[in-house]
Amino acid sequence: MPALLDSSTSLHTLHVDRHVGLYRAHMLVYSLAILVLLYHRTATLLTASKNSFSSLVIHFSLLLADAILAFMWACCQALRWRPVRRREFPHRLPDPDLHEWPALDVFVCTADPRKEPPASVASTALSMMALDYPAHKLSVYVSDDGGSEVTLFAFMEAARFARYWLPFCREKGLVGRSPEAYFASPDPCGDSESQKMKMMFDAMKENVESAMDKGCVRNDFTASAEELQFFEKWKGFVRNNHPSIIKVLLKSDEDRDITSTPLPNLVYLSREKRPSYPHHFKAGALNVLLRVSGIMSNAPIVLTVDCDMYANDPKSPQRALCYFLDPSLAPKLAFVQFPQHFEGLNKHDIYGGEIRRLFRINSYGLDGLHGPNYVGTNCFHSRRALCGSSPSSNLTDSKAPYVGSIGSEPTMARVHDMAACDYEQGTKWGSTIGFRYGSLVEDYYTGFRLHCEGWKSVFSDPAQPAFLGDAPKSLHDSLSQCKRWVVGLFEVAFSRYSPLTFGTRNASLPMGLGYGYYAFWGIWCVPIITYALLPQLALVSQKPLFPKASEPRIYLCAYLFLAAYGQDLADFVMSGGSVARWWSDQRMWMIRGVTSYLFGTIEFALNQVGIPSQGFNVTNKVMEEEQSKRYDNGVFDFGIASPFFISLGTTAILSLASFIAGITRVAVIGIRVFDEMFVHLFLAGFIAANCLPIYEAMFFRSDNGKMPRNVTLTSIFLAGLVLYVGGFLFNTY
Ligand SMILES: O=c1ccn([C@@H]2O[C@H](COP(=O)(O)OP(=O)(O)O[C@H]3O[C@H](CO)[C@@H](O)[C@H](O)[C@H]3O)[C@@H](O)[C@H]2O)c(=O)[nH]1
Ligand SMILES: [Mn+2]
Repeated sequence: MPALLDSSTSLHTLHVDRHVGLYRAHMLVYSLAILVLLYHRTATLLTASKNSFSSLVIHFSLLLADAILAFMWACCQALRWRPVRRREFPHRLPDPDLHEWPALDVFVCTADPRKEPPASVASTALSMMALDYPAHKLSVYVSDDGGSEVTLFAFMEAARFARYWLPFCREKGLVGRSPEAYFASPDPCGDSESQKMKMMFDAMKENVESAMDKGCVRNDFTASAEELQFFEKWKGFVRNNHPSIIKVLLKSDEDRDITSTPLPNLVYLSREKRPSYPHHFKAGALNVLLRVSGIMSNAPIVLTVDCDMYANDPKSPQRALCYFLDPSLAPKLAFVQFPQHFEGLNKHDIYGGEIRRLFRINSYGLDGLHGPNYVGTNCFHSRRALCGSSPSSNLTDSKAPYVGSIGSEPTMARVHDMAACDYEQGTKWGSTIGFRYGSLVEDYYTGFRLHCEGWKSVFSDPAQPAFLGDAPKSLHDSLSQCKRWVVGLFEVAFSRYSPLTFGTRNASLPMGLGYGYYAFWGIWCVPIITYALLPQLALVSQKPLFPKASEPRIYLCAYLFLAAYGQDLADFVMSGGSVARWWSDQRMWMIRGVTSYLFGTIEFALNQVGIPSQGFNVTNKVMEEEQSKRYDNGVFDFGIASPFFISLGTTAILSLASFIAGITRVAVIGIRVFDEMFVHLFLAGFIAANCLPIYEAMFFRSDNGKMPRNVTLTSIFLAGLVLYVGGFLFNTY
């Protein structure tokens, strides 16, 4: 298709960020400033080490903290080297009636019916079935790692509801096609037809919810006799110990909606689980889906989505096709990633749930190198890339595997075999084929390995978010999620596939650094904790660690601090974020430093010495009403006695105490102290300002989301202890 290369007919364009010159100049200046700082730190350490052991400890900690900050800064520069933005022109695609579009298989994963309500999962699947794509080329597969009969029941209901819902979406031209999201939106269409649809959807939801309450599917539901018989399989069924269950719910060559238009295929699958076989969490589930769909529909393009990420633009597959149908790009293209956008975040996004840097800003940066990382959802993959071919292999030389009629007996026998838990033994699944095993962040790891094999990827970020999902709306959930990521990222960082070694060799230097920025995420805890403790202890003991306000060297400190924060703010705002959300984001960075990053690092270290942890703890997608009200009002939610909050409370109290002690001394002794301790006062004050919601939760709130009394008391006690020990340390400084 040479015509596609012509600029007026090209399917997509790419623009390099017009500020790259500025970024690179700043990179140079800032790196010099870092070198000067590290030189000073080293020189001080050398003289300090002669003074006393405590000086040695203190200055070594500071050097280590700054060296880690410098390392992370250096990795981050790869992401700023060449940020790009792309645009697609789906209207220029060849007509699907005249030109064959590749088929599309959609994978929806769910893992726990209590944390991921089956009716919502079904809603997500309905939004995928309603994608604007030829129905005979579209198949939706749902993997249920929760092994829940209620989830299957929800999908049976959804298959019935789809006959009405899909024509309704087409007729109304809906953009967001999840029924749950549509009927919850402030302005769903009010006409009688919409009301009828809503009633139908509510009835379906009620059926599913009451099945959920009962814990099983009984005769009093709408299911047919044949369907009910299917549920007999769940007798004596344990979640982590059961045979595979696969049911074809809709077949596109037989099933029609109420306007006689074909429906897409819909398949429910719960793979076999046995306690003695590792199941590799989500990566394992996706690999079963890859194999099973390879037999049933074998679409060359595979879309993976989390159960809470619904389609918010029915034309997103067309956008992906703009890349997959470009002959100059296609042979090496492994995936097209759309960002994770979240709905229902509160105004200032107090838990930084947007994760803008990770999901958007950095992706523009990686896209200018070999392509964005895979983030687990909203991603269109080339099946060829996942199935172990290499980018240099000929596009047509992959053998077409057996594809059977989707529900036929031989097909069903084959797919049951492929969903068995011993199927992968002795195969390359998880090592060089499919989604890769060995990390809790299977998405990051799989994308990274593909890039190392020479594959490329593309980031598409259209103005209308292609997918929308839920971010954790409780602080504890958000911190636990981040802790899981930290552990998973370390698993890659310290493996033989470390981005810094394997990545820089096999992908490229900047790609290796860019991936390294993520892999070593957890080590942020070292500088964050150092700066949350040492300057405060020094302030209380009146022993300055930093230059005086009147010394010229203060300019170096000021530049390093202000430029880093300023650039972070600029990136955030230029990518469309608000200043208030940036403030929340930087606060969450500090909060994670003393919680997720710290505990994730500890958990990883314990795993290394053979102490196992809980693995993939699925993020909760349901919330109590009172809790969500607090969230909507932007009020921090503590409420439970978690080690996270003790660590957080201790550092918050420490900064407040030292700030008060410092200010009091300035008031009593005078401006000389201010000059001498300026940096310390600033740091303690800055952290305390960030901690205002924590103090409020500790001392001024009485609702259920307040800091539990015993957490507050423990934090005060621990802060006291740290001050006491710090007193000794600085006494001999
Ligand atoms: O054993 C498991 C565990 C999880 N999941 C599914 O994986 C998805 C993501 O799980 P969630 O608990 O929502 O994790 P998050 O941390 O919110 O997810 C982010 O991080 C994960 C890696 O840690 C990626 O897989 C996700 O795509 C990415 O959105 C959900 O649909 C789950 O149902 C499974 O299918 N099997
Ligand atoms: Mn999630």
